[in-house]
Amino acid sequence: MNKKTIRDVELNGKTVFCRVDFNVPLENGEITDDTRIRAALPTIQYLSENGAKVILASHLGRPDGQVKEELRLDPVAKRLSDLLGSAVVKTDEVIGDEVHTAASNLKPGDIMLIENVRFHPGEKKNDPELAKAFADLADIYVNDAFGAAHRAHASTEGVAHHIPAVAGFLLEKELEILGKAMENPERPFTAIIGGAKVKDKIGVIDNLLDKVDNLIIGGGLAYTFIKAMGYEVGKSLLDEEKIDLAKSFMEKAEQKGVNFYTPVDVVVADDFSEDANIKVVPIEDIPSDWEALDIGPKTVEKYAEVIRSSKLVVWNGPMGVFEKDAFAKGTKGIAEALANADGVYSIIGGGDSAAAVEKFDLADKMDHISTGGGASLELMEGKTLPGVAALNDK
Ligand SMILES: Nc1ncnc2c1ncn2[C@@H]1O[C@H](COP(=O)(O)OP(=O)(O)O)[C@@H](O)[C@H]1O
Ligand SMILES: O=C(OP(=O)(O)O)[C@H](O)COP(=O)(O)O
Repeated sequence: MNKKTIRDVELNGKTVFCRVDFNVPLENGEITDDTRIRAALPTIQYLSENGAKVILASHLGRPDGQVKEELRLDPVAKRLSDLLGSAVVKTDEVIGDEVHTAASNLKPGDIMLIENVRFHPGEKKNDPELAKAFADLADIYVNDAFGAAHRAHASTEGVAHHIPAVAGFLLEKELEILGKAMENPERPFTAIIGGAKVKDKIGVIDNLLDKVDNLIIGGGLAYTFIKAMGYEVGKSLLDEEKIDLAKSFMEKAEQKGVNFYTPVDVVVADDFSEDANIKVVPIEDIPSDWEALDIGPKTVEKYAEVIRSSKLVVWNGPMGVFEKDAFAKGTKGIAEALANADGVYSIIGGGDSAAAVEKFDLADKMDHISTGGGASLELMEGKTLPGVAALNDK
């Protein structure tokens, strides 16, 4: 990597503003998967052990510039303290007097965490004043938030223009592993795209079609394609505005000789709950007032076959609402196929996808679990990540 890292700067006695991605899944205020927190520990411990005063910053969810009580970082601070075995000071503000006082009370080695940066309207706008205010807290900026490195926000990009700015170990490791896999990808190369961030993910498909041999679509993303094929999708997740785009991607795939796979059967429910009525239907028969929440068994079998015939598989986004057991079979089936496929290099990307393979106890059977979903997809597309570009060159 041609960017400076925390190994390249003097840390002793310095205050460091370190952006991490602690955007972890929560259920009733409890963290259900702490992969992203654990992944940032090597950097945090290195900073602390080398005498830095550490100010951590992260987003959680998408609160849209407003304070949302359920998205405060208190459970994250608590889990981080437990993992580190030492207390972490947490502020209730993103910036302002409380943060300045807490920062000025830090001693070398101490660690504090400011409140969810997306509570501040300036964060997502990359507001120069907020970026400067973050920079004014510290001597050095460290970016270890690989999962948010595709966002040009105040704490991921703007702040880096004011003080020396370097990468943390997680960011460095992710760029190294993903860069190596993408440099000269082993073929057949298969990408599996699912999840719920339809707007974000549909955008990457265009460029991916120039790179992959097989493209598999699942999760909430699938229904815009199924609709584009002329079928009704009932109450399933759908991005009406992207139907034509979805159609054009399927045409592009055909022209380029890329095998494009969409579900052939799905699990539908008449309500978004565990005790809803549930059935498996072919995609031609999704009832108008039902919602498709998982891929069906025939689809799993087909996708597993494609996985087994591949050499490199990059998977981003669950195949269904895996958090509920009734809709977890598709995601589990794909995770098992990947875990058991011989000679296939597997890269899993994304907070929820990582949580899914953890939940099924298959994480150690994957070759690389990336903490970034959108970020890894944009890297694979060949894009420069703004959070990386803003760091100091070696
Ligand atoms: N068919 C579906 N309908 C609605 N939501 C879905 C569907 N399939 C998957 N999801 C949801 O997608 C979410 C993950 O999406 P996303 O954030 O895009 O993935 P990742 O974090 O891995 O990048 C999960 O919470 C899952 O419940
Ligand atoms: O969860 C994240 O992305 P991912 O779902 O693509 O892995 C990152 O924390 C970025 O979050 P964002 O997509 O709300 O900017």
